[in-house]
Amino acid sequence: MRPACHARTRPRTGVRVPSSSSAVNSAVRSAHVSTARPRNTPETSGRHHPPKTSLTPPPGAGAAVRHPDAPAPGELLGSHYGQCFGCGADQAHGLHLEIRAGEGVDVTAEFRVRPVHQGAPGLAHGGVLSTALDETMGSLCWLMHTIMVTGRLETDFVRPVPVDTVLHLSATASAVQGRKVFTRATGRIGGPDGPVAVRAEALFIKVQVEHFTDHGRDEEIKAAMADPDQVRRARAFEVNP
Ligand SMILES: CCCCCCCCCCCC(=O)SCCNC(=O)CCNC(=O)[C@H](O)C(C)(C)COP(=O)(O)OP(=O)(O)OC[C@H]1O[C@@H](n2cnc3c(N)ncnc32)[C@H](O)[C@@H]1OP(=O)(O)O
Repeated sequence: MRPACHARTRPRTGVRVPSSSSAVNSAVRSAHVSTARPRNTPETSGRHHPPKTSLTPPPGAGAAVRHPDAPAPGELLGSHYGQCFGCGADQAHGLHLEIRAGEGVDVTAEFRVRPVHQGAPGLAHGGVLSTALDETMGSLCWLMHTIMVTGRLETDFVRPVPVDTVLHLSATASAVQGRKVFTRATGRIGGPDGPVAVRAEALFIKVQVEHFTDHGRDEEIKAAMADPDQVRRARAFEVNP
């Protein structure tokens, strides 16, 4: 993850990244979210979220809204970070997911299981399949123009997935409540309408760019500062007032 990185030394109320077309800095305004620091500190790491119901949108939740500047239906989203294990082209052992925008707040993707993804002999590792679902759901952020991270993810493994299988993934954002984005995804084999092999529900939490710049390792953050392509990708999440 290499978002707008020199924010590390700036106040948390604003993050600046270089313009993709000039050296002039431009403000990146993520969706309006709490500026509170993540509370997964040692003091609070024992906190308990309701396990099952937390993935079900509560009665007051609203519909997820497609951003007016979201990629057009069918458009390839591209990678948010070249080294991402899920979608990065530069990540040799990654999943190399190619994800396309849907018509609503939904996406589709394909993932070919390679030998490096095995768990049991000749079969995909379950954690890898969960990652494919996670990445596909995470990419819904492109459609909402919000930055979010996985808070909770639950996967059902319905059928084994052999090596060389193409997993046809689809994901949708079902509801939003405050910073919480409720999503679900399926992975089908044998074609986009084939039987479901894996499915998942997840709760994503909206964060600000500082989530990454504050917590990411310095060398990757610094590399992002020097990479105009990465800055351009981060700017794609800009939310205009
Ligand atoms: C630039 C390009 C980028 C592009 C980004 C694209 C990335 C895609 C990558 C794929 C996705 C990933 O793998 S992301 C990587 C894996 N995920 C992570 O590393 C996240 C690690 N966790 C954290 O940093 C933190 O726990 C957060 C940010 C998730 C939440 O901390 P926080 O900011 O302090 O918020 P907090 O107040 O605790 O929670 C806000 C609300 O969410 C609820 N909530 C929070 N966590 C949970 C949970 N696990 N289960 C149930 N509910 C939860 C709370 O009850 C609360 O509800 P209420 O009181 O409001 O009702």
